[in-house]
Order: sequence, then structure tokens, then C-alpha cells
Amino acid sequence: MVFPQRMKLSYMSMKDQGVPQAQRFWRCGSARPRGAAEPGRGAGPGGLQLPKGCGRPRFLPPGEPMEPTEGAEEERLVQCPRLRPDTLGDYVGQEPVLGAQTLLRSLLESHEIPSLILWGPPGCGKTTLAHIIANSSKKNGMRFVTLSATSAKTNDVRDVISQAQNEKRLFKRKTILFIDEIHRFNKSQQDTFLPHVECGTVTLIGATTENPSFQVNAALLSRCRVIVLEKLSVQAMEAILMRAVRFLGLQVLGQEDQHCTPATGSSSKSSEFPVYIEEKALNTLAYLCDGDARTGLNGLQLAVQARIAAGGTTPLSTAKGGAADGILVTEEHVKEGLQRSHILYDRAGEEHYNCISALHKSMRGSDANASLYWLARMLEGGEDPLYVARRLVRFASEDIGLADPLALTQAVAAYQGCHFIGMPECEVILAQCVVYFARAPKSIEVYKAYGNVKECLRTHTGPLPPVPLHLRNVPTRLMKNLGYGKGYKYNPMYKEPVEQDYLPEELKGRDFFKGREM
Ligand SMILES: Nc1ncnc2c1ncn2[C@@H]1O[C@H](COP(=O)(O)OP(=O)(O)OP(=O)(O)O)[C@@H](O)[C@H]1O
Repeated sequence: MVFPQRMKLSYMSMKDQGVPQAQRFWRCGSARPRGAAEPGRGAGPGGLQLPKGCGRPRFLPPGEPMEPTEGAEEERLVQCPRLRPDTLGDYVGQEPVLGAQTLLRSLLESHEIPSLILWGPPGCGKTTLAHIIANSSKKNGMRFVTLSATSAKTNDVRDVISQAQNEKRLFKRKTILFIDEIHRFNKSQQDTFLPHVECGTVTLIGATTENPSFQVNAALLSRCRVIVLEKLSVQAMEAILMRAVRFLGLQVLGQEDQHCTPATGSSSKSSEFPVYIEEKALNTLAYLCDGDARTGLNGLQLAVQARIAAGGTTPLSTAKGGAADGILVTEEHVKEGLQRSHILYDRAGEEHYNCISALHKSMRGSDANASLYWLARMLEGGEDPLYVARRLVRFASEDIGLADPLALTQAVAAYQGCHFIGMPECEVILAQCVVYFARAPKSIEVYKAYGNVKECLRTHTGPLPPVPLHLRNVPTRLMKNLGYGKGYKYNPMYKEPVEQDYLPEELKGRDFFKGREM
């Protein structure tokens, strides 16, 4: 396949490492896909470095050595030697859909993989589940291909399909196509693979955070099983964090015996002292990450790495009553780690509404500076740029209205621009639009007048007044005979302004622009 599949895997790997969507970049050596940053541009805070001899930015989690080759990167992802589980046995939570004796589990265990849409909030394990399916399907001779709808074009989908057709025809090999963030494909892109899902050329697994009833073609949806994954519970998060604790070679203070073997590649190996973490810190982390495993793991990793980098040891008393010098990660460090990983922006909860409200109010108050701040806080926190763009379309009419009718055009163009190029490049499109809106003159005339009309309709008692006869359409002779259109004055025929009523008789004189009554 000509399309650099590896490039997408690199992206997926960054996602795996907890890089907020706004900061995921494409690995050195890959062709830059649509939506990825220009070299040297858009580099997010921390973690982005330019390796020697490479013109493109790449993400390096603090303390992680650079991967030698792209091939190794692909291998690394497929084998999941990091925190992402490889098998259903390590997959935590989601019992209602994946517990023992559920239909999905028996299908997966018998390698009968139906087309699936995995729907759930960020970090609940959609991609992880797809990777587990990938592992097991590869062992069974199936191909597993990954596309990310944030960057793939229709031609990429066509390439995958034509290769799947060849594999099926020549080698009788089935292809599973995993499309991450499938809601970002538009309807016509989704149509591209509809017939091929139907005839079995590919088994589709789509992952989405958005309600598939609105974002996935009805025809496609009817050919897939929708698996609803829930936010991970605090208990599930604790289990995931404990697995990470073992992987990172940490020791839980007071339980040293249980977790004393540092895993290969662990971050504690970079410290000459043992690294301890308070049990309370883990509980707090499990609680605060709001069911999003990626941000929880990211927060843990950042807290540990920051403590190691800061140096300095603490005298500690161990479980057996002994004393030891070690690096201690406390609840405070973990909270700090969470802040650094932008976890405090909760994309699904209150913070999401608080920030969009603050953006709306800052633009309304013509404060371009604050508007940019709230915009960046949302985008850096991983907010969907199309959500922000949709709110801007609304703002263009609600707050700017006819004071600058071009605002609506700007907002729709910004929405389309974001749709075309995705993050991170579309951030500047939104920034431009937000500043335009903050600086634009404001008028709520239309918004208010429309509100008055709605109010009038809602409070009306009895049957609504009939449409005046002179305003009615006259498609047939009978209607003409009944008086439809009678007396209507066709305005272009008159040089002077025409005296004519356009409201129903009982509303005569009502001016919605001035409130209830004239
Ligand atoms: N159910 C789970 N069991 C074990 N680990 C999990 C689970 N869910 C998530 N994780 C861990 O969290 C990380 C992020 O999860 P994953 O990428 O699957 O989330 P996602 O639902 O696809 O998120 P997004 O919608 O933001 O793409 C994984 O690398 C994995 O280590």
C-alpha cells in the first residue's frame, strides 16, 4: 500500500502515550498527512523535540529514548509492550459488554468478529479493545488495518478496500479495518466502505466518542453492532494504575513486598533510588481522572518523571518497619501531574460547559485576549474543534447578527476549514474567527425579535390564526375560487412602498422587534 500506514500507527502510539489530541504529531520520516503540523510549527508545550537530522517535530515523552527506526515503532505498537493491554484478560472493566458469558466476549473468543462500532467517552478503552482484537485476529491469519478518520482521505479508504479485495481473492485472507474517531468521516466518506462491509470484504471496527445515531450513516450503523463502553469506574482505574505501577517499577509505600520487581523499560530504572508512591496518591488519581484511563496514566507518568527529574530522596519507613531512602510520589505530586496533563479540562463534564460559556461571554464582551485564552484552554485540553466551530456559528447570529452579517460566513468557513484540515492546524482558523468575533460590532436585534415570535406562538391560546387569504398560494382554480391570493399586491409592480398586511388579522400591529406590543 502506498499510503504510509506506519505514519498513522505513530499517531496512534502518541495517543497511546496520552498525548492530548492537540499535541499529537507525526513521526520523523513520515510524509506529513493532512491535518498534521508543519515542521517546526504548532509544537505543543513540552515533550516536543527536533531530533538531530530530522526536519519534523516528534513527540518524546519525558525520559523516553528515541526509537531507532520507524519499523521498530510499528512493531512496538503491534506488540504493545507499553501499558496498553494485549489480551482480554488484562482488559479492565466494561463487564456489561465484555464480562464472562457476554455475546461479544464469546464472539471474540471464537474469533467471529462482527463489524462493530465502539462508542464511549475518551480513554475508556475503545482503541485498546480494537488492539486486543488486532492481536488475536493476526494470530488467526487475518489482516488488521488501522486508519484514523482525523487524517485519512477517501482515497486512503479506497486503497485499503482494494487491497482487502485482493487479499480476499488471492489468499482468502480477511481484513479488519479499524477506523478511529469514525465520526470525523463525513457521510460520503462513510458511504465509500458501506458496500464492502455489506459484502464482507472488510470487517469494520469504528471507534467514536460521539453518539453514532447522529454521526454514523444509518445504513452503515445497521450493519454494525454498537458496543457502548462506559467511563471506567474508580475501581477499574485503580486496577489499571496498579498495572502501570508494576510496569513502571514503582513500589506502593507500605506494600513494598507486592510490587518489588521493576519491569523492563520502567521509568524507575532511570533513578538510582527506589521510587515509592503513596497508596492515597493512587486512589486520588483513580478518582480524579474521571474514568479516563489515558489521562490517569499520563498523570501518573508525569508525576513520577517530574519527581525523578527533581532528584532528592526522603527517609521512609517501609512495610516491615525498616527505614529506606527513596523518591516519594505523594498525592500533591499526582495532582500536579494531572494539571500538567490537562486533565482538569473534563471534555464531557462541567468544565466543558464552563469553558465554552467563558469563551462565549468573552467574545460577547469584546475581549479578544480572554477569548483566545478560553479557546486555547479547550483545544489544548483535547476539545473537539468542530464542537467549538459549531458554537461559533451560533454566536455569529446570536450576538453579532446583522451588525456584521459576514460573521456568519466566517463561522461557517471556520467550521469547514476545521473539518478539512483537523487539529492541530485548524486551531489558528478558530483563533482567527474568535478574534474576529470579539472585535466585531454586536447586535442581538434578530435574536431577540425571533425570541419574541417564539414566545408569542408558545403563549397563544386556542387555534393559531389562519394564513390571510391574500397571502396564500394559488396553485388550483378551486383555490382561486375560494379567494386564495385575492387582493394580493405583487410588490415589484409598484413604484411606491405597498400598503399591505402580512400578519394574521389578530396580530395586526404586533412588532416583534419592539417586544410584545407596539
Ligand atoms: N479497559 C481498559 N483496561 C485496561 N487499560 C485500559 C482500558 N482502557 C484504557 N486503558 C489504558 O488507557 C490508555 C488509553 O485508552 P484507549 O486509547 O483505548 O482509549 P480510547 O477509548 O480509545 O480513547 P479516545 O476516545 O480518547 O481515543 C490505553 O493505552 C490503556 O493503557
